[in-house]
Amino acid sequence: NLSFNFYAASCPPAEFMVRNTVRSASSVDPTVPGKLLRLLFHDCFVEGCDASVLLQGNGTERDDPANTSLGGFSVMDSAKRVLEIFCPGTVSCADIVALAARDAVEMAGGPAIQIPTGRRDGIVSAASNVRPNIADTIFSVDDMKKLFSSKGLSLDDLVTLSGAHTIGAAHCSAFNDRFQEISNGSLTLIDTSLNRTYAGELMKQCPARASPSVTVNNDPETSFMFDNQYYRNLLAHKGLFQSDSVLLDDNRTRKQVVDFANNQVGFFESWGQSFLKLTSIDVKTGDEGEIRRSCSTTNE
Ligand code: HEM
Ligand SMILES: [Ca+2]
Ligand SMILES: [Ca+2]
Repeated sequence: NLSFNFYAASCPPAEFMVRNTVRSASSVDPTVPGKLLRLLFHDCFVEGCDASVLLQGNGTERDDPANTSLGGFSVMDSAKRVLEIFCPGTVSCADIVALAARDAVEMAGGPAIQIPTGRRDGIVSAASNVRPNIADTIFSVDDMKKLFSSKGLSLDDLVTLSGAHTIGAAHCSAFNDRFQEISNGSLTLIDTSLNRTYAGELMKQCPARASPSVTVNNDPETSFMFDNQYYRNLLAHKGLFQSDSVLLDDNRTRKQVVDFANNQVGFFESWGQSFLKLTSIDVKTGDEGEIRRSCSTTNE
């Protein structure tokens, strides 16, 4: 089982070292917190929270197109490098992923959360496992409910954890199915659940022939602040992904969206609980898996 302060005896400064690495990386590059938070989601939903998402090579999770826009790998490597100097072979990459995401949220202004540690690193990482376990933006509330419940997460957890989209950014391809090209380079809105002014801004930032590297902030108002603005955006019909907008349109999720839009404290409290569940999905403990020496390869 996981436990609080798992490294108290074996590596007392472990959490402090991860935090410092996240802090210095975020101060150089403000896009780091969003990347670290999404990395955790994509790790925990595929093979559990076991750092399978960090393994490099042909046919690994990182190799799947759904994961090519992930980032934050170099932050994981720096944290691991420091930890291997002070506590060789002791701190798992899986714990580093979870702790770094936790710290990223706090550094962006979100709630401070204590999370248990003791996760072990997985050996398996297969690209074919990614698509069946990661939500797509075209998912309905039912699709997402099914996926989340297969991970032990509820509809409440879905609404709460979607609040992660209060920070970070997205590539145009992640939402341009909400528009349609009508003539050379000119777009029109086909998804009427979107605010027209907001849709106009998005079409300007992501014209039909936009470079594939262009990104747009998930939260048009406070993109670097972890706050409840995501839910306010939903009420204003400014959810970036279709999978965000549907949370307002569905009777089962609307009330919680309205509550969080009006009550940041309530959102932060729920976040703490749902984040704890997210970071505990299918964890490997005891003598399962291994403690990797390098986060991008298994020890063999
Ligand atoms: C439930 C359904 C979800 C869908 C369909 C979804 C989809 C997406 C997509 C398409 C992107 C843009 C990726 C890109 O183009 O670079 C994105 C970004 C992001 N997602 Fe989600 N997501 C979901 C849930 C979550 C959850 C549960 C979390 C974390 C708890 C999360 C955290 C993030 C973050 C932080 C970003 C910004 C990444 C960055 O700045 O690089 N998402 N999501
Ligand atoms: Ca994993
Ligand atoms: Ca925000």
